[in-house]
Amino acid sequence: MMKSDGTKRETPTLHNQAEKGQIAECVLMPGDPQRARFIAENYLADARLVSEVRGIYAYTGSCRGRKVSVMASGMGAGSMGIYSYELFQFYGVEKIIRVGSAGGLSPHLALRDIVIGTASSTDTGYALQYGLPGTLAPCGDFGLARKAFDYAEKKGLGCRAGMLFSGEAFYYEEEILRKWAQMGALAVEMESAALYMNAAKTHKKALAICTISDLVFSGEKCSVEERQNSFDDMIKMALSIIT
Ligand SMILES: O=P(O)(O)O[C@H]1O[C@H](CO)[C@@H](O)[C@H]1O
Ligand SMILES: O=c1cc[nH]c(=O)[nH]1
Repeated sequence: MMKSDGTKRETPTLHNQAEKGQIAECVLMPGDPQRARFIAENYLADARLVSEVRGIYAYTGSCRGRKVSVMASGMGAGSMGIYSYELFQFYGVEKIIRVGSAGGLSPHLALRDIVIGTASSTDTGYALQYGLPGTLAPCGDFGLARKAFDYAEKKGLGCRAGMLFSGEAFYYEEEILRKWAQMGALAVEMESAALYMNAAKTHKKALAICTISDLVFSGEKCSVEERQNSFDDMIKMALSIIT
């Protein structure tokens, strides 16, 4: 994109029509655009839609006097990769909290429990772009994770902190997910690894917190409507650690 004086500018981007100052330093990122709208309408004061390119809604408002944005990531590493990279690199965003849903792999989890992703293993090739001479370990920010865990303890929430498996696919053969469960993955989702890698690359902070929407090995699940419109404990937790 070119400014009127002919110099190059980075915002708006191909994927985000907001101007730089229209996005807050802290962003909540659900995968689902409808969840982004739900959060904006129910938790932010004076929320304004600042981008809707490709139906990926981004809103900016405030919470407890602090400017906060909420923007959907879409599904998968590629989609999260684009939006979070642009937020960190071009919009001056310092912290992104993924507020996602995930499938429970650990027998210690129940529906609607929250998992704080301190680490994120993946089968995606997202790290290949860095040409590293080894295997990168994508990690959530420790300070944010500690605040999130303290919040859960204070509120008495069902919550565990540990490894997520951030998959390329949604429909896995069960034996694959059993192997990840045996290696200690608490839950499966699809975006935390790309988010953590972009945070590492840009020296910013990120954390994925996920509500368990289904239990992979028993088949129990929350309804589509609940996945879209609820998960209030997780949203309050995310807002508490950035405001
Ligand atoms: O509910 P969200 O945040 O989209 O997260 C999970 O749900 C989607 C799959 O249904 C994937 O994006 C997965 O990571
Ligand atoms: O990626 C995901 C998200 C929720 N539930 C799953 O089983 N997988």
